[in-house]
Amino acid sequence: DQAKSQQKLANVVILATGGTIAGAGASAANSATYQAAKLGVDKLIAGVPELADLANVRGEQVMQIASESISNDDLLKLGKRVAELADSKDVDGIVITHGTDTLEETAYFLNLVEKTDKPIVVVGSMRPGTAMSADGMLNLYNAVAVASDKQSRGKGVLVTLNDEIQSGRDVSKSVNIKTEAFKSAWGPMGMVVEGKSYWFRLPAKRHTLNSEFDIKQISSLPQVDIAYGYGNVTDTAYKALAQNGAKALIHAGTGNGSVSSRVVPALQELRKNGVQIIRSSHVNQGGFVLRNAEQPDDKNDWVVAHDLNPQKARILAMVAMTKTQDSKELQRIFWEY
Ligand SMILES: NC(=O)CC[C@H](N)C(=O)O
Repeated sequence: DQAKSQQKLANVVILATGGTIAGAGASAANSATYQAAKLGVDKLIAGVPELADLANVRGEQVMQIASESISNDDLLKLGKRVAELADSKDVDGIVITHGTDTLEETAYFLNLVEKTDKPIVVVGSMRPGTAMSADGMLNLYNAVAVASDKQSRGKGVLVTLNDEIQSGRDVSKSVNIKTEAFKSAWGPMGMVVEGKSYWFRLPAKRHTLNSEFDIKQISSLPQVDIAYGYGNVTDTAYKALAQNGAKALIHAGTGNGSVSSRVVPALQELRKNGVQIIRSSHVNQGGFVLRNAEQPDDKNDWVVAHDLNPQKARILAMVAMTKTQDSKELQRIFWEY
């Protein structure tokens, strides 16, 4: 009987990468002071016995780090393992446990390069499992619920925190400390309550099966860096990053992605020397940068990131530049993804 009911359940693989969801503090009062990436995936799974009611779950430790230290090579390693599992007939869904600091980058990366309609759910937590009101257990339970649900197929890479199902493209860590940290300018796609998903929206942008990018064809990612706009800014950081080998620079601009008059000449010069210049906005609740507004992008041959925040713009630029060095193609890609 047990064997029969196990057969009916979906097979979900949990790929663990570290973060606070695998963190541990000295006392239950330590909600913010703790070490990330301490617990192994087997302990995470053992900590939520109710996962067995949702799916046949098994775990793999892909890495064990705090997510601010994730490298491009780590992204490729994780992406390639996800693709292998997605190709496997006995895998129905994949959950990735991840630190929250760069969770939005990894989720967007996978959303662009994984050629599958199987659910891929990235999950983290804001408090370590040792803290009072730890959120990791429920977030993981919700992630496995979403990953084992056939309704989650074909919706792009998903993120589950705070009872919400968010699009991996849109969601961003918008607040720290608080458990309602992950928000999207365009709203969540759904809710997950007591192990059941409730859907309200679909993503409009290209992703996964409908993407022109494929992790299996990517062996390295180009260097793309970010420099920040603010009052009294100089062009030092932009020039230094380019000198250090950046193939594209993301301008984390003020407001509409505006660029200080003290930085414009350096960016025009860098573009002439082959560096792609991509204007985004660092406003907190979701930027919206349009071509030729604030700056003459046609004349400068620059690209705009539209609604992508600087860190997501970096991900898309890296992926796009594995295929093209043409600024018009790059701009097309920034509109479509
Ligand atoms: N809440 C978290 O997961 C943050 C912990 C750590 N800085 C990380 O991103 O891995």
